[in-house]
Amino acid sequence: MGLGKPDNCVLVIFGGTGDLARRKLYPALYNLHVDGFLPDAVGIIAVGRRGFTRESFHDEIVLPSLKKFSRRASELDAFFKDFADRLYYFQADIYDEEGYKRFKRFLTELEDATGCTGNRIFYLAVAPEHFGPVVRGLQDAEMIPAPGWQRVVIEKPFGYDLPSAAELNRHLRAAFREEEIYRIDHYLGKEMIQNIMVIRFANTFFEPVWNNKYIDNVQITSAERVGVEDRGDYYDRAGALRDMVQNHLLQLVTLVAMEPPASLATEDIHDEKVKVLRSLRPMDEGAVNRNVVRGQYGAGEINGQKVLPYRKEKKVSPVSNTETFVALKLFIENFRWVGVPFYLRTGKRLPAKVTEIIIQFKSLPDILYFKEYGELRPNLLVIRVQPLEGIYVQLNAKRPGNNNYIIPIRLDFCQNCEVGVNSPEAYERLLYDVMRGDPTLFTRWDEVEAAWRFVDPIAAAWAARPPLFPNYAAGQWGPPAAQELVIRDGRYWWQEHEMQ
Ligand SMILES: NC(=O)C1=CN([C@@H]2O[C@H](COP(=O)(O)OP(=O)(O)OC[C@H]3O[C@@H](n4cnc5c(N)ncnc54)[C@H](OP(=O)(O)O)[C@@H]3O)[C@@H](O)[C@H]2O)C=CC1
Ligand SMILES: O=C1O[C@H](COP(=O)(O)O)[C@@H](O)[C@H](O)[C@H]1O
Repeated sequence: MGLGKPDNCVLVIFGGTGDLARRKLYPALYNLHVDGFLPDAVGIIAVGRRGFTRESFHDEIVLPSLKKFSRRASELDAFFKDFADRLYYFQADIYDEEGYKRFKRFLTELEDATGCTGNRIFYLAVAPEHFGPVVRGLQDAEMIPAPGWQRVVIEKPFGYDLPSAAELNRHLRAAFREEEIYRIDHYLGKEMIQNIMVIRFANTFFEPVWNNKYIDNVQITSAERVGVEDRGDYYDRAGALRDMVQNHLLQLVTLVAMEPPASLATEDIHDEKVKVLRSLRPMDEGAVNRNVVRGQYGAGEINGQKVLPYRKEKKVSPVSNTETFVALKLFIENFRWVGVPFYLRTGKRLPAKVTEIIIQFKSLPDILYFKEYGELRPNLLVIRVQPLEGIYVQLNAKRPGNNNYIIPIRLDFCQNCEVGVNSPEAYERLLYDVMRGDPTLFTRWDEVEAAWRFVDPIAAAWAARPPLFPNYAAGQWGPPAAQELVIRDGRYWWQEHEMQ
């Protein structure tokens, strides 16, 4: 970060008492405060239904959230009071017209008192069905257009499919210009994801070999140990395809596969990303059956503890057919990538919490070095997104000693293993960028649209063919078909193989 202080503004968080606000938004805002990256004059107003005073909101919602989730929790004594001076609570129901009128008075008085100059950010941290009504309420009460600049931040999921996403977009565009709409994909705020373009386009090593002549396949894994936790009502309607693949995983594909943009300007980057999404080979029902695997966890063990099957999780249907795991193979039909499979995999209740991108290079012909020289492995570039942040390159080298035995070695850079490195959370960077007015790390509408175009036929093919769930035990790497997907191509999931 360190790009200076944003303009003075007010940040209104609809859903300011909810899980997302407590887990991510307050810790991120507090960390920005500690680091001096909040505007000089800023009012942060949480809107919720429940009755809190300003003080009880600080004590019962914000402080516990910072103690639990902030990476700077040890500095609360020094910084909390100042931070809390910028935090307000407003009780209102999203569906109460009078509430918006009262809120407008509250907002304008606060802007006058704090010098926030009419710049307004509306963060919709509420369930998606409330997005449209909130925007209409703000319009009807004439809080938008704002006297200064205005921005709206939309949480995922952005729609349930292409038609619902398009409808939501129409609602938003009735009140905001495209460049005022910040569609959050928090993976784009992660340190190593921001690093992908730098690794690719600032290193002579990689760009010349970054194509189908030298790359054999790309593997992207985003695995979680947790189950659905308290979000069963949302997750049971969404599933892993909509929750993770449509957004986070396809965004990672765009960053790995895009052409160098004409400049680092937001539109140039988005233009290249959307071209990748538009080049994805669409899947018909046959292709879905061959190339996409879905799974749902049954009972099993995580970290030696027995855990419930998905169908017994809170707020989940006991006969649910929602997938908690997806593995798929996709192809990008352009000159750079034709013929290179991209294997994607994500799921809950898997053996590890890990997100990694692995680029496997093609092997050299075994003319000089054969099997008897050792196990010759393909070169890999591994981008570690979390929990470790860094990259390593796997090479073949001679084992020290008087023989020609070859072993794999790693050139390893671990960013968060360095003493003193404490990477900012994704939401810190994203909130900072909203306040600065930089939408580069957010998704533009045409990206969302193209991603749904790819995902909708998969969901439709699944809907036509009920699954046999559960099909993996919690604590396994998904169902056996996920292994077969790569094994039948003569490959294996590297990340798993490396962990054995
Ligand atoms: N939680 C997470 O980790 C993530 C969440 N998201 C998305 O963020 C959004 C919020 O999720 P989450 O925080 O988990 O949801 P929660 O159910 O925890 O919180 C919902 C919030 O909305 C408020 N609310 C609900 N109905 C009304 C109403 N009629 N009027 C006013 N306020 C209302 C609640 O206020 P009150 O408490 O007063 O009832 C509460 O603050 C969703 O779109 C979700 O998909 C996205 C990624 C991750
Ligand atoms: O958006 C989401 O992401 C989280 C995983 O995020 P991470 O930063 O911990 O990798 C996932 O648990 C959640 O279901 C999904 O909505």
